[in-house]
Amino acid sequence: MSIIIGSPPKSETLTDNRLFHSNDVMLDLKNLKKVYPTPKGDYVVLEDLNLQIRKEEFVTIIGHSGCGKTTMLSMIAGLNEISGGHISVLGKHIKGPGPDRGVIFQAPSLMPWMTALQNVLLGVNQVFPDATKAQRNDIAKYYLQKVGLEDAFYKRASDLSQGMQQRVGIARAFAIKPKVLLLDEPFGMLDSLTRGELQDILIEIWNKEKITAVMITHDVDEAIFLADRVVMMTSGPRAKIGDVLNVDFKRPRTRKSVLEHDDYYKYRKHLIDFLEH
Ligand SMILES: Nc1ncnc2c1ncn2[C@@H]1O[C@H](COP(=O)(O)OP(=O)(O)OP(=O)(O)O)[C@@H](O)[C@H]1O
Repeated sequence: MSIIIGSPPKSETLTDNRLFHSNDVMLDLKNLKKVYPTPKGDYVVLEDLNLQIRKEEFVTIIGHSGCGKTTMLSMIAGLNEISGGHISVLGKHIKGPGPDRGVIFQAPSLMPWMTALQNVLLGVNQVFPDATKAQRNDIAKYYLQKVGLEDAFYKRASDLSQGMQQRVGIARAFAIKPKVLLLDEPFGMLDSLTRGELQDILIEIWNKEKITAVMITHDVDEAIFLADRVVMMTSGPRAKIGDVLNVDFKRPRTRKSVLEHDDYYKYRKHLIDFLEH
């Protein structure tokens, strides 16, 4: 049973992390299981993992290295086979990847010889085949502008800094207008200044687009700053959801307002205590 601090969710509490009314739920992970075959036999990474995520919610995921965070996220993305249980988006079981789910990885893996604009257009062209070329260009440029790359539309990806490449990755993910955005440690390789800037950009676009976001991070402060809820995974094998923290800070948030909030250190301690035990 998960322990929840902060105010409880408004809807009724069901058992086992199944907290919300079905109309509110965007993502539903039910009795999720993942087994990797290994030379030494089957390795059960995740078992009986239950989690519901609401529409327009921002959830961060923390847990020890190797517990299965990326495994879970890649299963939601449809890039990793499900061994047991199911995942549904708006009540429909997923069967593979789809444009309803956008992914941002730690390294944006752009086509290095293509421009920033061409990289974003790759996804846009696939998802909006019926739009005119001008409309598709407008969508790609709009999101590049949103991430502060209005002067870099025609720069080759290989000529962009790591931070700028990740901005393209963010623009690319939002430009396909997904229902769910999945982020796997997207700022893990960036310096703290760039990290802070991109967190602000991410939250601004997320807030405007009203989509659901699920983000893995190793950074407790980032987890609190961005999230409506921080989901803590137990250590593997057979990892599951160990605990959930509701972050009751008003939005829009600033780093200063979050740091000065009376509950901030209580939240932080709660997460660190979970990770240390
Ligand atoms: N394809 C695979 N075959 C076998 N084992 C795998 C495979 N992919 C991952 N694993 C193992 O499954 C476990 C979970 O890996 P995963 O990458 O999901 O963890 P993680 O929590 O995201 O780790 P980190 O925080 O270090 O990124 C690890 O023990 C890993 O070695």
